Formats: sequence, C-alpha cells, structure tokens
Amino acid sequence: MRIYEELQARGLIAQVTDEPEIRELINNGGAKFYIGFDPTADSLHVGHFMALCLMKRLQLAGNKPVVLLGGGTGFIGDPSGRTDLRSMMDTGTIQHNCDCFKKQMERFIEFGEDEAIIVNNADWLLDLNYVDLLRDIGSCFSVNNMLRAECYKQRLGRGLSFFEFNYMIMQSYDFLHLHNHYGCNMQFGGDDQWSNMLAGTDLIRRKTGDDAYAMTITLLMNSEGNKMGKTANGAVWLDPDRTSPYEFYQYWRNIGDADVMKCLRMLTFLPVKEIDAMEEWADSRINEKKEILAYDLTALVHGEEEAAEARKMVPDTIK
Ligand SMILES: N[C@@H](Cc1ccc(O)cc1)C(=O)O
Repeated sequence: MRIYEELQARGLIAQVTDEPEIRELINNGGAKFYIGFDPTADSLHVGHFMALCLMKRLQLAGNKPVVLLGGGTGFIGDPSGRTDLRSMMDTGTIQHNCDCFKKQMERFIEFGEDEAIIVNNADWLLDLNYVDLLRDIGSCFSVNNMLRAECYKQRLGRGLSFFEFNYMIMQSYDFLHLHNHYGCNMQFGGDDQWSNMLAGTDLIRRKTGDDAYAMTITLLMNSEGNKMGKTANGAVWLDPDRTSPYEFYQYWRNIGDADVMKCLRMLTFLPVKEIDAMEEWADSRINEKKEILAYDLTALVHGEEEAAEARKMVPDTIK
C-alpha cells in the first residue's frame, strides 16, 4: 500500500488542497513538507504525537520533513478554532518550551543533514520590519476573505484582536520563507489549521507563481464527539514527569469500546491489514485490542521497557 492510500485507510486525511497532485507527490517521495509546533507548554501532548507520527510515516515513504518550532508565532498565539483568549508568554518561557519540545522530538524524529531538519521561526519573524511587511505581504491578503475564514468563526462573536488576527499572516509568511529558503512544497497540520495553511499556499502562489500544497489530518475525537488525549486532570502529556508511563498506558487501556479500532488505525504503526483483521475479534477480545493499543503507544513514547512495566502494573480487576 502506498503512503497516500495508507493515510486514507487509516482515516488520517481530513482535507487536501489538490488531491491528484498530492497523491502523486507524496507517493513518489517528492514532498519537502513542514509541520509547525507552537511552544504553548513545556511538554508535547497527544495531538503533537499524531503529527510527529505522520512525519515519520511520510519520511519512511521518502519525503523530507521540516519541523518548525514557533519561537516567533509563540509570541502571538494561534486563535484558530478557539473561543478563549490565550495568555501572552514571555521570551524566557517561549525559549524554555522550545528547548523542551526539541528534546522530546528527538525521541521520535532523527534530525540531521539527510534526515529531518528543525528550524525556529523566531529566526525570521522577529526581525521583520512592520512597514516593509505591510507593503510586501499585507498587500496580498484580503481582509474580506480573512474574515470569512473558518478558523475565526468561533471567535468573531466574542471579539478578535488585531494582534491575533495577524497570526494567519505570520504562519503564511513561514510557509513562503520555507518555500524560498528550503524548497518546501507542502504543509501538514491538524484540521483546525486549514485556513492558515490555505492562506500560505495562496501567498506562495501570489509571490512566486509556484504551486504549494496543504493537507490536514483528522482531529482525534471519541465516539461522543470530544477531543481525545484529555483527562479530567488536563492533557495527556508525553513528558513522563507530567503523565507517568503508567497513567499514559492506562489512558489508552481504558478508552471506550467504540474508539479502539479508530485509535489503532490512526495512532499505531501496526500494518493496516493486521488492524483490519482485528475488526473480526469478538467482544471478549476487545480488551486485548486495548492492551495492544496501550502497549504499542506507551512503547513508542516511553520505550519498550516502560511499556512492559506499565502493563504489569495494571490492576487485576480490569485485566
Ligand atoms: N498554528 C500552529 C502552529 C504553527 C506555527 C507556525 C507555522 O508556520 C505553522 C504552524 C498551531 O497552533 O498548532
């Protein structure tokens, strides 16, 4: 199975800008793609994990990944899809969080000349000159279109500051910068990023005449329609000091029956065929599926040893 078809079979593809072109591009290992991560905390969470796994899948198919740390965009904060205001982070916190992200990412992605590269948009965004930017980039954006963007819908009722309204322009500028300096031709992100990503492809077309593509991945929702990767105590973190390997294991071991197949497909690297076969596993084997899911994800995030340890600690009552 080729990578595009595999992403489809796993239910990972939410939206694409140009279907046949993207299929061809990533199936032939022709994408140099980036995913941006804003340093909103000192640990990655499950949503980031999905994005990193996607990077890995695409890289295994011969495509070239670029990780972008949002050391510049972190000064603004993405209002996409949010009703609440984010608090402003100071320079020290942003720097610290970027360092933490990088350290955690190195567990999943190999960085190096021929591997993935990592960049920080602080390196180009923080030096921009306001008037130059307005003339050069601002002139390419239609406020009318921006106001119609899906990502601000939630926000328009409550009020959106000009400060946050500019976030889309910063993210679009990143895509253009990576296109011009690194030959990036594609961007991936969560489905809430669609408007920002579209704006970037549009900016590249206007400034360079080149085609650039975007694909969003499905947000992981449970059967009740809530975002997964959250507990009553907050997010499920990848940092073992915030969410222990045992708690991490337990989160997946205890998900709803209706969600286990979807999680196996979207999150693990088990071959699609093997997962399809589990569809047949009768009711009594549902727990077995959950154990496979929990073990697999814990091993990916914390290593096999920790995963085996976490599995042993499972109380008998729910085994
Ligand atoms: N806006 C993205 C992060 C991001 C930052 C800069 C980019 O160029 C791309 C993506 C998010 O909130 O998840």
